[in-house]
Amino acid sequence: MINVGVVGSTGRVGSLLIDDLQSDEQAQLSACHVFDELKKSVPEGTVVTNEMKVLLESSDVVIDFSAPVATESLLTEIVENGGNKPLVIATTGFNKHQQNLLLEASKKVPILYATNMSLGVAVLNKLVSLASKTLREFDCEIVEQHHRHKVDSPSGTALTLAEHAARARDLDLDSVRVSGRDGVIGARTKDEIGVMSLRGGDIVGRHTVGLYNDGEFIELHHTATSRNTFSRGAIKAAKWLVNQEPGLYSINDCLGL
Ligand SMILES: NC(=O)C1=CN([C@@H]2O[C@H](COP(=O)(O)OP(=O)(O)OC[C@H]3O[C@@H](n4cnc5c(N)ncnc54)[C@H](OP(=O)(O)O)[C@@H]3O)[C@@H](O)[C@H]2O)C=CC1
Ligand SMILES: O=C(O)C1=N[C@H](C(=O)O)C[C@H](O)C1
Repeated sequence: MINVGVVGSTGRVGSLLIDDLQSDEQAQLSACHVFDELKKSVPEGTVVTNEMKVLLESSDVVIDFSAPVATESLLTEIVENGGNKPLVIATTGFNKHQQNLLLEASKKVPILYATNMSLGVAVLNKLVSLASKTLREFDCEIVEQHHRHKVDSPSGTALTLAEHAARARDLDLDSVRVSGRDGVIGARTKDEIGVMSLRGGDIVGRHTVGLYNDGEFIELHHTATSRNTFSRGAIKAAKWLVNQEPGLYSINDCLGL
């Protein structure tokens, strides 16, 4: 059995992850990191802690669906204090410092970082690379829709999709991304990639990548209808990651895409 530690265990996804682990045949919950308190029953013997060090020591692999500051303290435990367990990181909204910390930590332990744990989005990333390159003259615009509670914008998934679209055109995303239009801003520039956010209700997650030209357009949509798609994707990633060498991996590495 693979012992899994969870960061973000009180959260929308973390809580489902704990349930999914209870019915898994190869992985089980060993430890939960809590910021405050865990208002959920967990199997007897599960370590419940507010210390990342203890969480790491109690697990074969850690899955993180939390918040950037929480992930930062998990990564710091690896980089500065000798923590040594594989990490599946699903949290989004990192700043530059946190991104660098992720890279540093991946020199010491295997880390799979994916802004979206679904198979569908992994395939969508591939389709976007192909479409963006092949349809080089088309305007590329991305729209993401999420529930009213989501705190980061644009979504991590939308940014990853935009990275794929930009890279396929040899563009630097930071130079061409537009994430808001208001007022008399002038006509659209040729290379810009719009990445726009909509928030409302209980939308689990919907991403649309559009490629628009005169006379035709195509739109590629992915809709997550259940958060279990993410929690189960992360468990699959964790089972794969425990057998890998230190390094930074993507969900595509795990899925063989
Ligand atoms: N890669 C993927 O496939 C997916 C990624 N996500 C990402 O996962 C993250 C979590 O999403 P979601 O479950 O909806 O969010 P929630 O807000 O429901 O949960 C966040 C969790 O993080 C914990 N947390 C917040 N701050 C801290 C802190 N300082 N220290 C320790 N724990 C903390 C919260 O604890 P408490 O309850 O005590 O505040 C809670 O358990 C987001 O970044 C989201 O974008 C979400 C879905 C899919
Ligand atoms: O916060 C969410 O809910 C989600 N976050 C991830 C993101 O930022 O892309 C993945 C998914 O779309 C749900």
